[in-house]
Amino acid sequence: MSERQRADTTGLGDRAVTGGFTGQITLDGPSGTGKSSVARGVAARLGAAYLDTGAMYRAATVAVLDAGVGLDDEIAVARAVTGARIEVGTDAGTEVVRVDGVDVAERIRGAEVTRAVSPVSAVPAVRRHLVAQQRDLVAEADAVVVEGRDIGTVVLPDATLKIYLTAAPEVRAQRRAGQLGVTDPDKIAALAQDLRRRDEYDSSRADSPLRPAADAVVVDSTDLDQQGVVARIVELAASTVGAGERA
Ligand SMILES: Nc1ncnc2c1ncn2[C@@H]1O[C@H](COP(=O)(O)OP(=O)(O)O)[C@@H](O)[C@H]1O
Ligand SMILES: Nc1ccn([C@H]2C[C@H](O)[C@@H](COP(=O)(O)OP(=O)(O)O)O2)c(=O)n1
Repeated sequence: MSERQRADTTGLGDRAVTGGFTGQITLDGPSGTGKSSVARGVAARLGAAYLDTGAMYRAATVAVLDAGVGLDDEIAVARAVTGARIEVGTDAGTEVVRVDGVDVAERIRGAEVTRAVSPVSAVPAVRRHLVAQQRDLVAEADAVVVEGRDIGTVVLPDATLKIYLTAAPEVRAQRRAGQLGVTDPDKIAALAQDLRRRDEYDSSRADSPLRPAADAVVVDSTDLDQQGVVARIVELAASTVGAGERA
């Protein structure tokens, strides 16, 4: 079985599809800000497709780990990724992540992949390969929400609406701990350190570093709950409907 219904973490259930939006919404930001859960919630509300580009970099990392190549050997890393068949679904309610036909939806969230994903995603040839695939997937949808690190800056620079999601680092670590069921304060401190290390790596790499696009709306979710963030983005999306015709 390589498809599973996602747990409904959007808090919206089957609630209203707000029709009328067509176009692309990009959602970038550091780890633990709520990108995945918020992007799925927005996609559900708008009846839009959803693409988790982080899942693609994580699936690529599985291919690299299974090829047994060193993470510092950029050529071998790129060869492992371009030689693998990476499939990621675009339905907000169903999670599909496969490498060469094998379901890796659970494995990509594990510590081994999380540790290795930043160096793999810093390799330019890996990025070129996955960005081309992301653009092809997005081109199939009339309305789509795409989340990652470089979506508004590199992948879809002409997107209809760009959001950059932030939250205080300690809040992000608490959220990640809650998600993983971690309560031990030492383990929460280790998670916080892990987030910091990955943010630094992702923000300082030469190719497509994590940063807000010049025309992104910055949404700070530190004091907003998940439904509040979804509502804010749906409101912003609604304000774009018909804007093209009015301009
Ligand atoms: N605004 C929010 N307030 C509280 N918890 C949130 C909020 N947004 C997301 N979460 C929770 O935080 C955790 C991490 O969210 P996730 O969407 O995986 O973040 P990211 O994709 O940015 O790493 C999840 O358990 C999610 O339900
Ligand atoms: N568009 C993207 C998406 C993710 N990445 C990289 C950088 C991230 O540390 C990893 C994993 O991304 P993911 O969104 O799954 O990470 P979190 O859920 O926020 O922890 O992939 C990227 O370089 N570009």
